Amino acid sequence: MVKLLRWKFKLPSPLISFSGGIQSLFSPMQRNGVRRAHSLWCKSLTHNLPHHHHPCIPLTTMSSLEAIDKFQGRDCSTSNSCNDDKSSGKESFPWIRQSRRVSQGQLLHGNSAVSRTLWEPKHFHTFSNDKKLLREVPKFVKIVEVGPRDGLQNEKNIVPTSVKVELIRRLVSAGLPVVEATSFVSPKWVPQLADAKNVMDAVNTLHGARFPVLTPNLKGFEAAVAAGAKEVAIFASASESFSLSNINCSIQESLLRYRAVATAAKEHSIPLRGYVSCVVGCPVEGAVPPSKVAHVVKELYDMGCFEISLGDTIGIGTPGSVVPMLETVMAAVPAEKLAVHFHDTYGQALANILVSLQMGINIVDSSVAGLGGCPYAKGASGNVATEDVVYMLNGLGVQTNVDLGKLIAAGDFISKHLGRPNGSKAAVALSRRITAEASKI
Ligand SMILES: CC(C)(COP(=O)([O-])OP(=O)([O-])OC[C@H]1O[C@@H](n2cnc3c(N)ncnc32)[C@H](O)[C@@H]1OP(=O)([O-])[O-])[C@@H](O)C(=O)NCCC(=O)NCCSC(=O)C[C@@](C)(O)CC(=O)[O-]
Repeated sequence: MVKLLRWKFKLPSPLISFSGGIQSLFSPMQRNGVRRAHSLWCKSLTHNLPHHHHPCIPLTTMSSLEAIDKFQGRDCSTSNSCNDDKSSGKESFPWIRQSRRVSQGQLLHGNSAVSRTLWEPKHFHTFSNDKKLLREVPKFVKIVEVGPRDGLQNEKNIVPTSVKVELIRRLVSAGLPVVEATSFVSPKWVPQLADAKNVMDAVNTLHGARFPVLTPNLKGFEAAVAAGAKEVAIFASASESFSLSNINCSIQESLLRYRAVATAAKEHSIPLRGYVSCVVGCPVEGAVPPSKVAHVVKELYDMGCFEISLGDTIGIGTPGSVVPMLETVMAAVPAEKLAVHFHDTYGQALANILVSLQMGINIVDSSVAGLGGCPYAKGASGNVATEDVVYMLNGLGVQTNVDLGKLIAAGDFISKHLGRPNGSKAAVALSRRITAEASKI
């Protein structure tokens, strides 16, 4: 049954509408962002549907494309006829960033000053944060790089340990403060990460970043600690079906397991991160009600997770569904404890990140070169590319301390190894521009 669920897609169930009432719980700054984002959301829905008629859609007879259109609030008769300051003090434990030398040339293709000028924020027309529309965007965003774990767990071919370690080394040297290194999960379920211990042996010699690892149960936690992990993450789901297909147990059972991990983590003084997947949609159940997401997030928060990452596992969300989800979750857990984790299956990730930042989130998960996809969410594409996130944040004048040139080089390194083009649009465009500029010299 579980195996069947794992690969079988059903169609989305009703989109749950959320409105009003909780805005009084936000700070004035968040309130403005929430109000504006909420009214944008309402507008985007009412553009196609009466607001009171968020669809309770009978789905069983729809094609998946039609279902997605319904899910997004569009109504198409046929599937092909639509035209339609980071403040580290806020965390419950301190993490120390070592100062890093900004790279001096030799960033891409060994090119020098020409290339360097192209991606530095000062060379773009940047919005300043005093512009009304972008007032709520934070001054600093912490990027959590998940490429070596979320990115590589779904690769067809096993990536050699040495390549994984070199990727992690490059990501650290690009200035990423957190690089999720691997998972201590069953190698029968995720053979791509069976070398977790060896990865950690090498990673433990690197400095300048934190290297959390995923642990699905006490067995994984113990193995992670024995391998020298200094931070772990647990991963629950807001969707019952996805929980079953991903970790082979119900949400409730998973919370029991995670309570045991949380207790052990506390005993070892190991910081515990939490994930909730399927925060807007599930590959099996369709739309996931924000209240279910908020419930699981609150459970993880109460267990002692210092940060909880909200995963749009199949990348189906738009600002129209992300905003009401965030409103509900932020009524249960403070915004500064939340991270967003968007897959880019429908090209919505940057829009979703922007609206999340405007609502007070300042932690973003992403994956170099847009690597990734969950083995138990068939069809889900990679995470939003870290290069694209950094490019957008540079354009917004938001600080990340990430060197985009070195990051692109890291993305090119792993893409070359995997034998496919870099999945980041910014990386591809900047590399082209650099080549063109260089050829004029
Ligand atoms: C959770 C389990 C372990 C349950 O797996 P299970 O088969 O139900 O576990 P079990 O307790 O019945 O044990 C079965 C076998 O697994 C072993 N085992 C048991 N635990 C471990 C462990 N920690 N490490 C290594 N081995 C383990 C255990 O010892 C036993 O070995 P056997 O006796 O058959 O030789 C399994 O389902 C599993 O490993 N799942 C991993 C799923 C996974 O990694 N999915 C991808 C994560 S991505 C995600 O969740 C989304 C996220 C976070 O990225 C956010 C987003 O994108 O939205």
